[in-house]
Order: sequence, then C-alpha cells, then structure tokens
Amino acid sequence: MSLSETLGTVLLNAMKERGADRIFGLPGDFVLPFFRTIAESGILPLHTLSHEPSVGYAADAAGRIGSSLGVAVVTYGAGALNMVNAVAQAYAEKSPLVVISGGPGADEGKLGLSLHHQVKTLSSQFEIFRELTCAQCILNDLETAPIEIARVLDTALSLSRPVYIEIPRDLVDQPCASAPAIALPAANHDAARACAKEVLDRLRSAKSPAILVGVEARRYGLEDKIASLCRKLGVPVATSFMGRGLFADFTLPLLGPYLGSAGDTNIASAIEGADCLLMLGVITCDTNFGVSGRAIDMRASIRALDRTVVLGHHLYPDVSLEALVDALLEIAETIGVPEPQPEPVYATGLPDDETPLEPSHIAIAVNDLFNSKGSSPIAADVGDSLFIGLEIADTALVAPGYYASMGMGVPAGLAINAVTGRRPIVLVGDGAFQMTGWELGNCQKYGWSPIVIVLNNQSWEMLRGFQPNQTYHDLDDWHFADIAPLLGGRGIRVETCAELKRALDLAVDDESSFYLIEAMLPRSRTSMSLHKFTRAMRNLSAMKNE
Ligand SMILES: Cc1ncc(Cc2csc(CCOP(=O)(O)OP(=O)(O)O)c2C)c(N)n1
Ligand SMILES: [Mg+2]
Repeated sequence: MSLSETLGTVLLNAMKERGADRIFGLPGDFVLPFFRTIAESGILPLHTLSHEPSVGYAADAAGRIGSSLGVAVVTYGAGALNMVNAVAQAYAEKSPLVVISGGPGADEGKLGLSLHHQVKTLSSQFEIFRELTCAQCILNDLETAPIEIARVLDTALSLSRPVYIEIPRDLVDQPCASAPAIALPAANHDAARACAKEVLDRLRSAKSPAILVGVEARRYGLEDKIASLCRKLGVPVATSFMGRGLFADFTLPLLGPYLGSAGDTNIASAIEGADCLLMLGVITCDTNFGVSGRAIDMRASIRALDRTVVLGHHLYPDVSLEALVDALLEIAETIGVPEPQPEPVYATGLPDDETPLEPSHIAIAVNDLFNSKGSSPIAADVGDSLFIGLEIADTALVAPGYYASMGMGVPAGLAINAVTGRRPIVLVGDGAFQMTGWELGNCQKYGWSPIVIVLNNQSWEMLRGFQPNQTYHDLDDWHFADIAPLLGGRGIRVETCAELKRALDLAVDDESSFYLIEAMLPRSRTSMSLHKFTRAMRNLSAMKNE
C-alpha cells in the first residue's frame, strides 16, 4: 500500500478524480495546514474570496456550471458557520457542493478549555452541517479516512447534494493510503425498465401528455439524452422555473419555461392541462408550481427526482434519472406530434435614444448584444434580476430560483468566469450588490473580467411589490460605478437606453478588467415578468383567503 500520499493530498486527489476542478476558500488557523497542502501540491487551483458566504456561492456555482463537484474550504467555526446559508441553498437546489472545514486536532479538546471558534461543543458544527448535507465525516482516523472520503464524495455525486468533511489540522500531513476509485450505486436496470414500460404506457394512453424538465437534467449532465428522448416521444416539453437555461444548445419540441399564471399562457395550459405530466428532475416547490393557475394533479403525474420515481400510488425506489431516461430511450416511440412551436420570442430592438431606462430594457439590451456579438453565460441574483433573466434569450444560466438567497450573483459570475473561461453577464440588484458585490475586488488577481449590470433602483423593490407603502424598502444611492475603479475595474453609470447600449458595447470589446454598468432605474417599476409573478402570488393568496 503506497503511503506516498498524505491525508491532505488523498482528499484533493479523490475530489479531482470525481470531477472537481478548483477550490474556493478563505483560510483560518484550523485550516492553514490544509491550505498549505492545496497551495504546495497544485492538485487543484485555489481561489480565495473575501467573505465565506461568497465562497459558498461561488463553489456552488462552479459545480452547477460544470455539472461537477464544487469545493469550498474554510476554517472551523467562524468560517464554516458563516457559510451555512449558502450551503442550505446548495442543498435545496440540489447542488453537489463539498464543504471542507479545518477542525481541532485530536488532543486540543482534552485541554479542558473551550477552543476559540467553538460554539457549544466541539461537535456542534458537525451537527449543524448534518442538517444541510446528505453525507458527513470527520477524518480523525487515518485507517478509515480513505473509505470515508470516497463514501462522502460518491454520495455527493449520486444524490447531487452538498456534503461535509472536517479535516483535523494535526492529521493533514500524516501519511495516508489513497481513497478508493469512484463507486456510484449500480443502477437497478430491471427496475428502471419496468418503470419505463409503465411510464410509456401512461404517456401512450393519455390524451394530452406533457413533459416538464428540471434541474436534475443539468446536475447529472443529461440534457443531451433527455433532448433526444423528447424528440423521439414528440410530446410538448417545458422547463421548470428552476430549470431555466436548460437545453440552450439542444433541439427538442421545447415550449419554454413554465411559470404558471406568471408566464406564457400556452405553456401554462399545456402543463396544467396535461392528463399525464412526466416530470424529469423537477423540484416540487412553490417557485416551480406556486403560481399555477390550476393546481397540477400530482397523482396523475409521474415524478422522477432524488433517485425515486412515483407514478400515482406506485413507487420505484433507487431508479436514478439517468437509468430511467436510458430505459425510456430503449423503448421510446413517437406518441404525439407536437404542434410546431414558434421560437420563444425574446424582445430586441432597444431604442438608441434618450429614453429613460426601465427594467425590461435590460433584457432587450442583452438580447440585442447576443444577436450582434454572440451569447454569454449569465449569473442572476434574487430580486428583479431573477425575472429579467427570464426575458433574456436562452443561454447557460446560474440563479438561485428556488431557495432564493440574495448575494449569489457576483460570486456565481466569478465562478462561471473561472470554470468556463468565458466572460459572464451578471444581473444584480443594488440591494444584493451591497451584500457580495465587493468580491469584484478579487478579479484582478485571477484575471477575471465579468460584465456586471447593477440594477440600481435604490430599493428592495421586489419586497415593495409584496408590501407597498413602507419606507424601509428605500435604499440610498451608493454610486457603485464610481467605486468600480477602486476595485480594479471600469464603472459606467447609465440612465438612458442609448447610454446602456454604448456601455455594453464598450464592455464587451474590452476584456482587460471587469465592467460595472450601473443602470439607474425608477423605484416602483419592475420587469413585466416580476410584475406578473407578484400579481399572480397576490391573486392566489387572495383566492385562498376567500
Ligand atoms: C440573503 C437574503 N436576505 C433577504 C432576502 C429577502 C429579499 C428578497 S428580494 C429582496 C430585495 C432585493 O433587492 P435588490 O435591490 O437586490 O433587487 P430588486 O428587488 O430588484 O430591487 C430581499 C431583501 C433574501 N431573499 N435573501
Ligand atoms: Mg433594488
């Protein structure tokens, strides 16, 4: 047994073998030995950011955009607990984020003193992360460490959820055997084939079947297989709100994103009116279904999520989405001949004049840019940014569309830039930018150059839509564009359509640094998509209170 490796390099190599391609982190004394191993081994590149929530958001986004493991490395206590919300978001949105925290050495707990960064007991942090992850371990036994590393990392991959690994600082440099190779649970092909037959029978006997595809299609890298399945079946397909941006590079009878009564009525009637709805990797949550005009009959639906398929009262446990799709591809036949779908229409033609900016001008300007200079990946934060992203033509997109924590936009944009090498466009409100926008100061050391559009309406406008007439939604004007040069980038403040167009053209042609385009927008105005969403939510709650 080769012991040329140490516990630290065994962990790094095991993550690399399972698809991780970089680390986001912020050090502290409990994790300095592991940081040194990361830096000196060169096994995975390291990007440090300035606040642990951003580390979590960026590592999560790196996993999403690369359909692989995202990795966040932080110190014990103050670091790891600072990242709890970002890990919760990764869990809720099925992102395979590996959380690695440095931890106290074996003898440190025996001093009879509470340690700095300790909250209640030395295992409190482990217990907190047990609630936010699908597998956990503390690497305090060098004999079992290789197996534990493989178990936890393989669980992250098979369930596409975050995992937690604590590495005691006194063991990082200790000799350790390599971790076993990746071993994902074997697919139960017999069960998958039986399930596929029942699924196909139900689709075949339905009068108006439809398919809804969600985030698991991206998390498990199944867009290509699902696109060919949908082409074979010839059944109308939509993506969930969370699944926005799926199939941007694939052809299939795609209606577009299903947003209930907040979106396209044809899509809503195809999905809500289906007498057999096949849901592939769709998280059944309120943002995906909360604004359904007609409640979708989940009993008449077929749900494949979290390695389980539910058809009415029938349940197929341990059938992964990939196994089901593979089994369906073996027997699929044309069931429907979907109406030729008009290409989804995304508004273009921004007026090149002094028209004052409105929220929906942002999407028009980006669509025009995509038409003239090619598309870019997008990172969108929460607030109207999330809804403006729906009005932009299909492209790879990272956005917290379900758990909906603010602050992910800029860190996700940095991660997209790092992983893909492409300049993303980041859509972020002024409120969300106040939280994590300052991470742009880290661009210069890594050569990142995102184009960040800050929607400055001096307001927590989305909340004002839910609860008007409160001044606590008012924010001051922070003049973000003026700050950009101090962070190493270029800032342009724009108030009219012509100014926005010129700023975007300038930014796209200059890759030397990040660009912060501060779009001044009026308060109490939102994009049409957000307006329809808040109106639908208000109508639905009014109906429930009747
Ligand atoms: C970490 C966290 N804390 C609070 C909230 C609650 C919230 C949801 S939307 C919103 C206002 C966003 O303001 P912003 O200026 O960014 O965008 P816009 O509405 O378009 O003006 C808040 C405070 C969430 N979701 N996450
Ligand atoms: Mg705002």
